[in-house]
Amino acid sequence: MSRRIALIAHDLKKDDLVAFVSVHAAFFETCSLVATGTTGSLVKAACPQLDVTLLKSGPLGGDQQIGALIAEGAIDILIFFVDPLTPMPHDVDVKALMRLGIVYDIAMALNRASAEMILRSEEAGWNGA
Ligand SMILES: O=C(CO)COP(=O)(O)O
Repeated sequence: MSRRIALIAHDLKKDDLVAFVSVHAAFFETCSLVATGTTGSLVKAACPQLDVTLLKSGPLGGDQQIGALIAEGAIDILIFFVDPLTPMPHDVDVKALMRLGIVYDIAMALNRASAEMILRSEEAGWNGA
């Protein structure tokens, strides 16, 4: 089964996430992708070949939608490029999303270095077994 991956980036990290997805576009083409609204739109613009399901923007509930998908067992990997230096009006949603990623023990990368390591494992064919 193809990997179900959620993509999110805070505003100052969006360029970095788009660059990351572009580099690994061939792998992401094999995945089922969901993203918060703005992040997903930017990913689609940069990589039109990717089929990305767009949810609401993070501050309008997108983080919570992804949290709900995690709770339902519908996400295998969360790639969330977090900006730790900017206050967010929806900080509680961000924390709740990370908490569910831990509760349900999914692979979760909160920065590019960790995301690269997860992708390296995935691209090498490791399936988490
Ligand atoms: O705010 C976000 C994550 O907390 C991301 O939402 P957008 O992708 O809509 O900017």
